[in-house]
Amino acid sequence: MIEFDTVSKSFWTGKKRKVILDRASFRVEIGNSLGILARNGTGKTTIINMMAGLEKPDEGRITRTSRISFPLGFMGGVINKHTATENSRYIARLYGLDPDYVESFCRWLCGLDEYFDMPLGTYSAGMRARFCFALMLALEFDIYLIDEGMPATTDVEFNRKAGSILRDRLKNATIIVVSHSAQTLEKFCRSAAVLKDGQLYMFETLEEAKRLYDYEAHS
Ligand SMILES: Nc1ncnc2c1ncn2[C@@H]1O[C@H](COP(=O)(O)OP(=O)(O)OP(=O)(O)O)[C@@H](O)[C@H]1O
Repeated sequence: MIEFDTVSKSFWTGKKRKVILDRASFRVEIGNSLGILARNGTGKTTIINMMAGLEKPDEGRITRTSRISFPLGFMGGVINKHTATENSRYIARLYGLDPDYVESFCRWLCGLDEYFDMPLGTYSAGMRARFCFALMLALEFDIYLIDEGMPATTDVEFNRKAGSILRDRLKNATIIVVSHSAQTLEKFCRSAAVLKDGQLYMFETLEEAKRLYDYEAHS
């Protein structure tokens, strides 16, 4: 479970205060995957980062009672001067997992060949994305956080392998996806919410959420 209790978050832009959440309260239970619809720039990444614990609220409380992933595609947890072998073994220890398993899983999934033993700083953006994505799939979570759908890499073989592992994982896991597009949410979610004016409006179905979202777009 993850719960926001009267959470506020805003940024000072130098001219005005940009409000992301204004004393918002909501709860996501295990087993009830949630899609959040929000326009670009309204705070999708900020909310996902707050759920992950990467960003703190200004006020209010966020309670997590499950294993919550870092946002899918997040690349902040790895160290550039270290190799993929070193990074994967280090992260495995942090999560209390078997380093041999996490290293071999990532080595198999990434297809980086000899680069797996080179520092991440020598990787292309696509290679880094593949490694970070593989690392997340090597760890098991109760709730997966996804910002704007699947991070697409151009490596067809990787996308096929990673996509099938993720689909399998999602059969038992709960996911929270934020997106500006209802189409992205359709694939994953049972219930849906709309982020608007600092509040998260929760709905039983995506159809209901879309009605508010579309109404806003045309009003
Ligand atoms: N550290 C910060 N300082 C000031 N403003 C910020 C900061 N982080 C985010 N913002 C602003 O807060 C708003 C929400 O940002 P966020 O990245 O969460 O939006 P988003 O909905 O994910 O956007 P996009 O769809 O464009 O990725 C934006 O206007 C952004 O400029």
